[in-house]
Amino acid sequence: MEPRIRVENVSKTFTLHTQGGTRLAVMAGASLTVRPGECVALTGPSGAGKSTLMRIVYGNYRADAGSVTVAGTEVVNAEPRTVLALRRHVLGYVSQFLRVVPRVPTIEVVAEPCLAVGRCPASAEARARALLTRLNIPERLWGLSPLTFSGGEQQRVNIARGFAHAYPALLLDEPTASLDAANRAEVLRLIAEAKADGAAILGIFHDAEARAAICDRAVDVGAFMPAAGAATEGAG
Ligand SMILES: Nc1ncnc2c1ncn2[C@@H]1O[C@H](COP(=O)(O)OP(=O)(O)OP(=O)(O)O)[C@@H](O)[C@H]1O
Repeated sequence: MEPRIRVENVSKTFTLHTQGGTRLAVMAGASLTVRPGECVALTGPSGAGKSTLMRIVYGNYRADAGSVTVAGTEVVNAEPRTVLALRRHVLGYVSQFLRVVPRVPTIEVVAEPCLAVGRCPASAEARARALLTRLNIPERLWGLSPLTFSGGEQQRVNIARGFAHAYPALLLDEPTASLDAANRAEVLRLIAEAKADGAAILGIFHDAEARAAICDRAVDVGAFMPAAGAATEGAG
């Protein structure tokens, strides 16, 4: 089966404009693939570039060289509208923190990705209700904005939103961090269901048990760190 996420020879150097234009080479020759139904973990020491690579795949950071394709769409140097369409229909991202518009009720926050892909309101809301129930968000909170929720509640709303639409490709940044055992098990079930539906999943899982339970293999991002000495180039 063709990979659904393909990263080929990606390199990234940050230019620190506020620090004399210092250039920091953080990644060179990064390559990986994720096939439909597969869950691949990004591993490697702190600072190796796991988050950076996820952001490059999502189109938040631009790679300096190389190629990233998601379901055949090139992400590096893509037009913003191409990236937005990809994110709406194909590529989901469960980040560590919930970012929402103030005053929008939780049920709408979770239903929104389904509405955005044209699902009817009743079915989008049914999906949102089912996910909020599974993730143990009490129904009395569904009509309120999640902005005042506890950290753990916000994280579960974020996960519910991320899994509402059955994205063909999914990026997960620490989806089980700081969840209690029951909710953690539920999130692992959601990931397993997405895999069974054919989603290609790329994730960062510091939770080693979760990684062992759900990931088919790991890619060590440490292998893509530029050689020592190349890490900091001169200003310019
Ligand atoms: N926006 C940025 N500007 C400048 N440097 C950055 C930026 N984002 C990341 N870096 C640098 O890139 C390197 C990789 O960072 P990254 O956050 O991707 O690592 P990580 O493997 O996810 O680490 P951790 O496990 O600690 O979260 C670090 O040296 C970091 O300082």
